This record gives sequence, C-alpha cells and structure tokens, in this order.
Amino acid sequence: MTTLLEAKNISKAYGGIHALDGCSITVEEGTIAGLIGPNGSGKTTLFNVITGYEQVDGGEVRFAGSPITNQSPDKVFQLGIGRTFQLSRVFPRLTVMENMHVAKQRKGAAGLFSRWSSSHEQRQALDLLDFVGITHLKDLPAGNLSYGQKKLLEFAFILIAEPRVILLDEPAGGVNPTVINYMADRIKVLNKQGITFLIVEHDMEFVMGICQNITVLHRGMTIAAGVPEEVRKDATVLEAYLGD
Ligand SMILES: Nc1ncnc2c1ncn2[C@@H]1O[C@H](COP(=O)(O)OP(=O)(O)OP(=O)(O)O)[C@@H](O)[C@H]1O
Repeated sequence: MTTLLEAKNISKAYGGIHALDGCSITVEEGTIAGLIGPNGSGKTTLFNVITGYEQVDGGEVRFAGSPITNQSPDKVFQLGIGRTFQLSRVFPRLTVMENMHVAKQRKGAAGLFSRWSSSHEQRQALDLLDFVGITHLKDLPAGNLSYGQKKLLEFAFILIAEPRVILLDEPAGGVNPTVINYMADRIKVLNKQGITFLIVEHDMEFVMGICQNITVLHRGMTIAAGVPEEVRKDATVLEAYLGD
C-alpha cells in the first residue's frame, strides 16, 4: 500500500488550549479511513490543519509524497484534497447548479463569474448531481434544500474538482437514516473508483461499517490506530470515551 496522506507530530494551540498535541495519522491510498475521538479531541482541528484552514505550530503534513504543511486552502484543494464541513457550506442564494459552477471554478483557472467553459463540464455537473440523487433540485436556491440535501450537494460540489482524497466531517451528523445509508453507499462506489476517504464521524455504526482503518484522537494525541475490530476492543480507547 502507498501512503497518500500523512500528518506527523502535529501540534496546534489556541492560547493555553492544546487542540493538537503531537498527533499523527496515516491514510493509505485507495482506503476509507476513519478519524474518531470524544468531543473536543481535535478531529476538526486536524482536518483544518491538513486542508490549510489552520496553520500548525509544529509537525508536518504530506500528500502524495510532498510536504503541504501550511499551504492555503485553495492550493490544497487544487492539489486534490477535497473536504466537507460539519455545518455545510453551500452558497444559499445560488442555485444548486450555480453552486456546482463555483466549485468547478475553484479548482480551475476560470474567473469567478465566467460561464461554464464547456458543455462537457455542465454535463459533468449534472451527472454528479444525479450521482448524489438531487438532479431534480438543480434550479432551486441551495438555501431551500433540507440539511441532508445540502450535505449531498456539498458532496457533489467536491467531486466536480476530481479529488484524490476526500475528507468528510460528520457526513452522518444530523441527517436521517435513509440519507446516511445513501451516503455510505455513494462513498463505497467512489472508493471502488479509486478515491481515498478520511471520515470524521461520531456515528460508530457508520464508521465501523465503512472504514478499513481507524485512528483515534484523545486530547490532541493519537491513542490508537488500526482495523475497526482492534480499535473497538482497545482499552485506552474505551477509557477515553468513558472518561469524557
Ligand atoms: N478556533 C479555536 N479557538 C479556540 N479553541 C479552539 C478552536 N478550535 C478548536 N478549539 C479547541 O480545540 C479543542 C479541539 O477541538 P476540535 O473542534 O478540533 O475537536 P473535535 O474532536 O472536532 O470535537 P467535536 O467532536 O466536538 O466536533 C477543543 O478544546 C476546542 O474547544
């Protein structure tokens, strides 16, 4: 297996709070990896550090063999790392299709208000909306979508940039079981096509069911990493969850 994404000895403090305190994670290419830990253990901060939304105080992030530590979010996105946020970040006044257009431009060099540069790109956007099951909503303002539909749009939004790895922050959080199952199915299909995933999620059934490898954070440190069956039984992990 080849390592696609790696964060080593990452530290990040906010004033006196050590959100990340020397944690590390390795994501192998072609896998679905999970990142879990009790509330406040540093999961979102680690996502922010990997994707350039926060600068590290120490440590190194590498993608496809090259250092990407403290690169800008746009640069990281263009390199092939897509991500979603805990609270979806669609543009509420733009239509679903316009949101897809913005995503395409973020990846490429076109000006923000240019037209679709080709009918192929437009077709690709429609195909992706179809893939996540929301084509029928394409002309609606994204703000009118339900919470689950916004998460699906955000997913399509990332896919249009053709990322090599996708970081999902709580894809199952606050959405109904039908959407959760649908999301899991879409992730598996994309993974079979070669896309690597790193998923932060509190829904243990979802994580254990879909991830091949799981890293556990506690107080900004990596306390375990391994296959779901190992992690599930790990005494340190159980203690971290029970203690918080
Ligand atoms: N911008 C910030 N300013 C100050 N403290 C922060 C900031 N971001 C995160 N923290 C703190 O860093 C720690 C880790 O937070 P983080 O959100 O990364 O944890 P998490 O594991 O994602 O939590 P949750 O599961 O609740 O989403 C927490 O103590 C949090 O309060």
